[in-house]
Amino acid sequence: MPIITGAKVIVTCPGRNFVTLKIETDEGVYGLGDATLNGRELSVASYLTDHVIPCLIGRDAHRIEDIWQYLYKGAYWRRGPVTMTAIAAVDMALWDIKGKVAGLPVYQLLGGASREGVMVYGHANGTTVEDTVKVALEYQAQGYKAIRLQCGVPGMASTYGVSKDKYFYEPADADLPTENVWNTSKYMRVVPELFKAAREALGWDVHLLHDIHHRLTPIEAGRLGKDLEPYRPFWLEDATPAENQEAFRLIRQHTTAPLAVGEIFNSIWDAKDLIQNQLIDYIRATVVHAGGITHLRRIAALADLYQIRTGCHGATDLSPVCMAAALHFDLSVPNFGIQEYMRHTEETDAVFPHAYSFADGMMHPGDKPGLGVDLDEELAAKYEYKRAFLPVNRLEDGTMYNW
Ligand SMILES: O=C(O)[C@@H](O)[C@@H](O)[C@H](O)[C@H](O)CO
Ligand SMILES: [Mg+2]
Repeated sequence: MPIITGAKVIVTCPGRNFVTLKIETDEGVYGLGDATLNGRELSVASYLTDHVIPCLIGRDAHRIEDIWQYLYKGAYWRRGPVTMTAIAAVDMALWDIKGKVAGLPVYQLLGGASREGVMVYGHANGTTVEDTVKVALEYQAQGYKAIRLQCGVPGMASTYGVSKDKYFYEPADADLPTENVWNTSKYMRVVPELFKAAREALGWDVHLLHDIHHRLTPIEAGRLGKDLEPYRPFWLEDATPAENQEAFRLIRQHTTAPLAVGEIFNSIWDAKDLIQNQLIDYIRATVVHAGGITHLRRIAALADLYQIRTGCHGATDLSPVCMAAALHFDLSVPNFGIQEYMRHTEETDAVFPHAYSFADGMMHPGDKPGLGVDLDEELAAKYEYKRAFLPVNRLEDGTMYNW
């Protein structure tokens, strides 16, 4: 059995910050885990270095479940994004080691492939409806079967999800938080126009998604859902903040538009009531922020009882290590829905060489043993950490609002 002999945290910034845990064993096999928490990266780096790694040395790397329980119950201060991201990184690295020792890709250890490939969605965004539809047509031409639509709001200087350079949307854009301004009624007027124009241009054989990004009240979300029903959205994401899981019942009472939530969830407890009351259709929790592959399988198993499918978060601030782990999970999980795929930059891909691939709207993790992703430490060392914050959001009268 491979004994953990050491572990280290590698922080690198090839255009944006990534935190990676590398666990080494006495058999010379090592594993990688993504530990990136956008805008709070160093808190997870410290949690791992100062509070987790000392407890790992000398343990049997094959004991993934026992180590998971040790780090979860042993923390005493359970749950939360920092703790669960740190646990996720350890979990991913241990699955990577187990696969490498077994000579199998991780999805084979999770029960094997349940499908030929993983359907992904890309991000089409633009300042106007026309710009956004034009980019969506480019994604359709590249073979994407699912496309997320985000456009600017007339009269608003900026809004979530619309980037200057179209393809590489990076929200952590400044040394201190950028201040965005928001107007719900202007937003609620433009989104139905966007979906109408997109359906006219792209037709009905492509899934169209939208991320509300926590900005509506439940009744506003119900109204927007109703307005979009004629255009058959694949899902409306983060319709309203989900601390109050019950709030989604109000949305459900007004619209059949499918609901997705959970990219900021970090444990099954964040989603339990949403799932058991069938208040959502897709759970967006990710490998890197929800306790790793081990815990995400538990969330997916509960969701499966209620015909809720997975729709894992996959933005550029989740590293290629997380992407690789997510694809192994996606290929195997029975109630798979869709996987978000925001391409990383070439700089990032060079630091994290990987076996996963994209073709015709689908992805596959590859068949290399373990997760099939590596980290070029020499290259990573060239990219110093650079503090970057996510934006904040205010209403036009200055009231702090959800971002
Ligand atoms: O659905 C999404 O991809 C977004 O919600 C993300 O871009 C999110 O804003 C970032 O991951 C936050 O770091
Ligand atoms: Mg989102």
